[in-house]
Amino acid sequence: MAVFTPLGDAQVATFLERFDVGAFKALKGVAGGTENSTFFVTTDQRELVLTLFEQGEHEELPFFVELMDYLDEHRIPVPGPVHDREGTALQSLAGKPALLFPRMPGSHPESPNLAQCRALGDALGRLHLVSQHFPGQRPNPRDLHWLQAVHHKVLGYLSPDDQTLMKNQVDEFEAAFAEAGELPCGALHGDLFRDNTLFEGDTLGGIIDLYNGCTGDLLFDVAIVINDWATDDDGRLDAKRHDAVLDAYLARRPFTQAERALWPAMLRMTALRYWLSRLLVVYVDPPAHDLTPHDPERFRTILKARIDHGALPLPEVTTR
Ligand SMILES: Nc1ncnc2c1ncn2[C@@H]1O[C@H](COP(=O)(O)OP(=O)(O)O)[C@@H](O)[C@H]1O
Ligand SMILES: N[C@@H](CCOP(=O)(O)O)C(=O)O
Repeated sequence: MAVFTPLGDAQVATFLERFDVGAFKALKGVAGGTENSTFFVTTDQRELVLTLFEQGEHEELPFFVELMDYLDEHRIPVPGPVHDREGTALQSLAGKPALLFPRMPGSHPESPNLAQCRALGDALGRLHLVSQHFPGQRPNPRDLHWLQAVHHKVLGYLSPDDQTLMKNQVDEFEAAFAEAGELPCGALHGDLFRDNTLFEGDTLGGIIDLYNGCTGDLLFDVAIVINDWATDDDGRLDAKRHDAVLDAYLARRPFTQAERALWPAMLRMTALRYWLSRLLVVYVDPPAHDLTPHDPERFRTILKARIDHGALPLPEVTTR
């Protein structure tokens, strides 16, 4: 479930009056989602999404609004928040911070085809081209410093072999990052899984859920995408999907030498990032709501596969 704060029709109808979006017709709670209350809202003019922010860092919401506004202005397919007649996006409803969005078309691709992988790679490449000039700052909260600082919290819940695996990998990342030097930076989506995209057929309808958005190494985003979009059930990379995403991405933004050198370690690091964050949810900081946590084992399997089989060769670059 993902309606933690119920809303009534009259309440939403009154809320909509401050926007130029037409008159209220219907309200429907959205079942998906894990953190916020999400509603589909229909007016006599358009389809909208209303989000109430239930948890997390509310003081960071202005950053997310600024990021979504910026990407929307640069024609990246994200839902640009609807601003009210006074120009304000961030509102309050039922005592919670609230944002209104255009409803993007499509559904989440469970098993993306190659055209969808190319569309996603292209969109992420374009996103990273413009995001290097984004003026906002929110240091990546799940970067190497975070791994170093918090991985000890879960060690006691792991087998001796997994403890060694986790500690050794964190040490290896430290050495690899120190050797790699400067990487291209900009704003990141930070969590670009398949279920944060919407597709209508092969067309990317939207990239949603930018609440892990931050600024940092662009390569971090690319590695998250490959680990989710181009990985088989056994954790191994699927060469066709891998090449489809990266062909399209690299045509927009070729990797630097430092990125190429760090790529295998970044694939492992982002796998460990999710292994760790999911372990923290299961053992250390369970969610307030009764939700089934994501399976940490999936990312342990991916990490092991990246260690055992390495990265695949990066496609040759043909820039657009
Ligand atoms: N702008 C949007 N357009 C269409 N559907 C959306 C939009 N925003 C959210 N959704 C739908 O609502 C669901 C939950 O939204 P999400 O932001 O992922 O919530 P949570 O942060 O709680 O996981 C998504 O999986 C998607 O189906
Ligand atoms: N999509 C993630 C959850 C978001 O990560 P978090 O670090 O903000 O908890 C997942 O699949 O685990």
